[in-house]
Amino acid sequence: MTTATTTAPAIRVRHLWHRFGRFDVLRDVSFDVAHGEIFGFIGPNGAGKTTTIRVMSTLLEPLAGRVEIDGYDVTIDPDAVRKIIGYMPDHAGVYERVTVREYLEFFADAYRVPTAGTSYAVVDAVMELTDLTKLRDKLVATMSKGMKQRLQLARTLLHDPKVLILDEPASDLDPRARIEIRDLLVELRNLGKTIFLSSHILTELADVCTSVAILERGRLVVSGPISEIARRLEPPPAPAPSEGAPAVPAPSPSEVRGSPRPTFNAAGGSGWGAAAPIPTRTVKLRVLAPGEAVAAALTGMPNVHRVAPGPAHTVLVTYAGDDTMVAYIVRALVMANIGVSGVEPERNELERIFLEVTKGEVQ
Ligand SMILES: Nc1ncnc2c1ncn2[C@@H]1O[C@H](COP(=O)(O)OP(=O)(O)OP(=O)(O)O)[C@@H](O)[C@H]1O
Repeated sequence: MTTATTTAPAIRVRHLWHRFGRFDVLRDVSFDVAHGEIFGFIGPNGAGKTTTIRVMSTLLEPLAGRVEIDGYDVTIDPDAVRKIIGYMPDHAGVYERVTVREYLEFFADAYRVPTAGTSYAVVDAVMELTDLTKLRDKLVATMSKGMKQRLQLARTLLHDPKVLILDEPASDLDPRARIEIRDLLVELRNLGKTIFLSSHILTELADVCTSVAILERGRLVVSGPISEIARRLEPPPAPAPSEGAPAVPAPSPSEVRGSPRPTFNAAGGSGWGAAAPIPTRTVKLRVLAPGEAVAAALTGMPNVHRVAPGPAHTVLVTYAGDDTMVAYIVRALVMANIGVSGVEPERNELERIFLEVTKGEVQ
């Protein structure tokens, strides 16, 4: 019997190993999930996400290592863990020949949730929360995939778990159903739940997760708050252009990263083809002028490496530096009488992190 302490993280994974046959599918995986997080567990197919989740959910004994949920060890105290987790497996089936309400009442009984006789107030509350009240008398078999997924999520909430462990909750869903599930997860987080969810689709997580762990071939590549990881991967700050003089001599060829992408023919842009010593980022600008004008305005600005056409009438500016550099770029454009109506990273933070820390290996 383990004792949960209030200081324990919601989930603690330490030196987790697992092997199927002679194949190591988890190799020394360690990370923490703080209370109240929406935590994304990301990795390509076969990386070991489901295996980790099955250990967390007390369904699989690890070969070595330790997993605790709210301080309870999953191997030593599985019953305590089961009371505090709500686990939704990937591709789980639902009973089809019952109504939504009957389905939830069945699981409320199975979980021994107090139901106040036959009133099943808890089922009403969960249907309300998951927006299933209108569908209460609908036959499960006739529901859409998104609604069935929502029903499964409702099922995991019946015993009011503190920690939700959801394996690919948005896979196979259309964009609308995905957005609806995502909104529901945010609502659940606001109710104080910790949510751990896995995915191999980055974009379905980027908006909701506060922290992530990235797994590749059974090994943890990186974990922690997205903002902190992004900061760690940040290129060194670029020297700021001097006040009032945003356009200064062009970067030397050795400062410039080559690109197969077409670039605007900017004066001073010769030599755009050598390798860069400092990491670069790209910002997507929506501007009220032709791309050539942007290229001309930014020509010679230190650490601006490339100006190229972007999607949907945007301009992609590649630079070395942090957000301060973006501010300098925008200022240079405004000073050249070019209106800037939008500024966004070419990739969102999570995509950038993922591409930077993974090698694209699968097992
Ligand atoms: N019961 C099992 N017996 C043998 N090998 C298994 C078993 N379960 C999983 N594996 C293998 O372990 C590796 C990790 O599988 P796992 O399902 O944990 O990955 P995953 O990251 O969840 O992938 P996906 O995104 O495809 O679900 C894979 O190579 C898989 O084939």
